[in-house]
Amino acid sequence: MDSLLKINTKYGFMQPLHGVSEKLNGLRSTKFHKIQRKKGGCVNVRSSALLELVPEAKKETLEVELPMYDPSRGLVVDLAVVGGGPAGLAVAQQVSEAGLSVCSIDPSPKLIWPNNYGVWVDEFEAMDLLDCLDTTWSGAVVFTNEQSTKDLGRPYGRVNRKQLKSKMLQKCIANGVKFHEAKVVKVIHEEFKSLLICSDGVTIQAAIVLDATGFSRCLVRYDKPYNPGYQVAYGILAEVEEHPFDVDKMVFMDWRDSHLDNNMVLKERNSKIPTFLYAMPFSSNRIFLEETSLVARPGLQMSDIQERMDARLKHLGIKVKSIEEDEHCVIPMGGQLPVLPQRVVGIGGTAGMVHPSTGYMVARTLAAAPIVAGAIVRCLGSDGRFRGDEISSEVWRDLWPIERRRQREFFCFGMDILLKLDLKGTRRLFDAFFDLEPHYWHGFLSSRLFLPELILFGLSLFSHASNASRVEIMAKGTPSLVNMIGNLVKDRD
Ligand SMILES: CC(C)=CCC/C(C)=C/C=C/C(C)=C/C=C/C(C)=C/C=C/C=C(C)/C=C/C=C(C)/C=C/C=C(\C)CCC=C(C)C
Repeated sequence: MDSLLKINTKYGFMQPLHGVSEKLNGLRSTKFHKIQRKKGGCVNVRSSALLELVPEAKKETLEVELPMYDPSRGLVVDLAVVGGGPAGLAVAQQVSEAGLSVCSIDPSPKLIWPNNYGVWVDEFEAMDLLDCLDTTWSGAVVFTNEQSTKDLGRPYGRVNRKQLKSKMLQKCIANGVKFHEAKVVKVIHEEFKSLLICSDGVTIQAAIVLDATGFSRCLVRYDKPYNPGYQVAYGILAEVEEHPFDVDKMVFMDWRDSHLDNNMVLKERNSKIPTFLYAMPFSSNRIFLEETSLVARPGLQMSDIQERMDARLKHLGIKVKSIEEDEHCVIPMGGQLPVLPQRVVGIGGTAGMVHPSTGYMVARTLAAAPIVAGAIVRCLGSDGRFRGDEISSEVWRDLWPIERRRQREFFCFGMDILLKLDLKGTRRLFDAFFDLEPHYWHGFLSSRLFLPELILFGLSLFSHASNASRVEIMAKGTPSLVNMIGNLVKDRD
């Protein structure tokens, strides 16, 4: 899940990442945290209110010397990558590895990414990135309700953002990538090159431009109304007196709601649009806790999520002693793909790559980086002189081939169903989902199933579902199913 429209207090409260400036359905919390500083940057515990423990905002940067782009030379680079998140750096690294010239443009290229990325270990193993996980759990657990717990025997890990970014930057530096510290404000296209006008007045010329700016959708164009669902989450990395979770397993989803028994207003709200707890226990007294709304339209208010989290932690007997960092996430899910093809190429959030049913993106994007890089190298590294729009057509075709577009259509269908389910319906769906053969649920979450298998997945889920769930899926899902079939028929290569 990278390049999130993530609002993180570490970087100044309510400062969206990657230049995102749009206001999202009034999602922004109006509540400002009280900050209590203590020597050494930690916080004092003065009251039991969770939000009073939020630490001071600090920006963490990497100690690295970046070779800077020299505008006075007026060179036309092969590739300009706008945005220095995982997706952008991965492509910069791979294109430069093939000997092409690359300029990476980002307003804060040394800043450590603020996002707490979680991934399935097998996804990172397949990309030879195991050294970029700082903690792994041998499995995960899902609480669908007070009585039912599912043990997922699939190892999970937390990404070491510092290590991942350092590793990518080091490789970029070794391959000769140049960096420019600015925002891109405008792009002008000519037949064989594009001109990027930056916020500091510098113009960078490039044969091809990659927009990796996340949800700011800085340069990539959309031509259809944008109506995504929103995943909204509030998370804290905290020192606690104790917590009730097994440190060998991460808590993937906790849908229990008994913590709201004494607050019928909250309980009622939660039964209509439910939130769950996602937790990574690092030790018996250090834990990452995130209250999450999987998807809603419009998205839940951050203050609502925080209130639910507060009630949950009290009920679980989790006394927070101090908070190392907190995060506010707002992730648009689903919605229309950008115009395909178009002159600027994209990757990550800007290119519609968030999983519409889960909100995950980091592993899928990192896995797509070689595809984007491969297409760029194929065109620019060959003898033939490709025009700019010919190159970008090739890249978009490889990034969103028909199978991937169909897969996404199915995931959007899944999201549409999730949007219509209340707490009871959500529990029933996940009861069936996690009872599926691992091949199906692993494949669904990791975008490894394509349409023929997704149909089998759907049928299998239907056969595992309770009668109530089947009736609900058919009653609430039929319009979305018809819509999906219509879109699949319309979108033929
Ligand atoms: C970034 C950060 C740090 C953070 C953020 C926040 C968070 C923590 C997040 C988290 C998240 C999560 C955990 C997520 C998860 C998700 C999931 C699991 C999901 C899943 C989903 C599923 C689904 C949607 C499913 C669906 C299904 C269906 C739709 C089916 C149907 C069936 C039928 C209708 C039958 C027949 C059909 C055919 C054949 C098509």
